[in-house]
Amino acid sequence: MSLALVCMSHSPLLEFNDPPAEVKAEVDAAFETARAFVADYDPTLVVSFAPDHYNGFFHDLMPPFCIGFEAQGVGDYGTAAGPLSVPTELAERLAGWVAERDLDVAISRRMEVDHGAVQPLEILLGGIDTVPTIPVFVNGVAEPFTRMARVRKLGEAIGSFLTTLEDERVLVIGSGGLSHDPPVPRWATADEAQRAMLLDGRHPTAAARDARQQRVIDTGRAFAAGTATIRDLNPEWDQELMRVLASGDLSPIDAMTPRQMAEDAGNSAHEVRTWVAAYAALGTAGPYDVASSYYRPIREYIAGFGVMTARTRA
Ligand SMILES: O=C(O)/C=C/c1cccc(O)c1O
Ligand SMILES: [Fe+2]
Repeated sequence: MSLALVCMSHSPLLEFNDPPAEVKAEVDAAFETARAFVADYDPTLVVSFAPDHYNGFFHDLMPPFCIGFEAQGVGDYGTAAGPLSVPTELAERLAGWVAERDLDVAISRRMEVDHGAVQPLEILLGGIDTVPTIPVFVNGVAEPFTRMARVRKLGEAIGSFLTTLEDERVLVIGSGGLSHDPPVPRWATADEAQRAMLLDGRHPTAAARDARQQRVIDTGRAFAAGTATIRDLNPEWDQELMRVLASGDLSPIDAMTPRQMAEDAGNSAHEVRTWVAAYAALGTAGPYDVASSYYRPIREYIAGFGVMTARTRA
């Protein structure tokens, strides 16, 4: 039983900010390569590991991981709103399998997902309901964070389930930055209004959503102009992590600590947890080969921007 993988940075600024034309062309080419990889594999099932940015999960109840039995896009930053095509019965079986392996994972029968989950589905598969998709939320913004070894174990548990699905061609997706520090509020430093949003800011008014998004768009522009105060991107950190993921031996990742990750690569570098889970899942099907790998630090997108495809060795 083989598996395929795409891991990619997402950025809601793809449609709002413009890097130099040659950089934009590179990113488009990397997406085209990934799309062709996916089309050639022709998946019958997708497992999407994605973070959330206080659109679906809030501090009123923040699990480290959650498997969606039903899910819908919230439509932030112009991404698709509405239901994903979730194979509920299969998602239920997956959650049971994971629970039996001593991992305590939340479930949701009404998961709401944002650009973190939706953007890769749109870019790679042309929409949020074109291929049956089980969404797996991996917390990448709210402290406290689980140890990285736990993320790897989650990926392995999910991968071991996927390898039992003889009749499926399963694509695992990991969505999120590499190094980046977008202005997503954090509880420890948030003011009163921000804390209200972080606590239970579901379904904001259009005006509130616009204001929040405009702040991020403006920060991306200021970052590119050299006037933003957010933490810089860290291409060395990003490329070393991509090297480890490609190597097939993920054990060095267990030593990464949340505090050091934030210090080295910004507060949203925790989104790489999705890549680790996805690669750990892929590894359960045996040795794998990276088919394509793109990287460029792109300040306009506030992202160490990477796109990787990989597949179980034939
Ligand atoms: O506005 C948000 O919630 C997040 C923005 C953002 C910006 C850049 C890279 C990312 O991964 C993001 O989620
Ligand atoms: Fe993000």
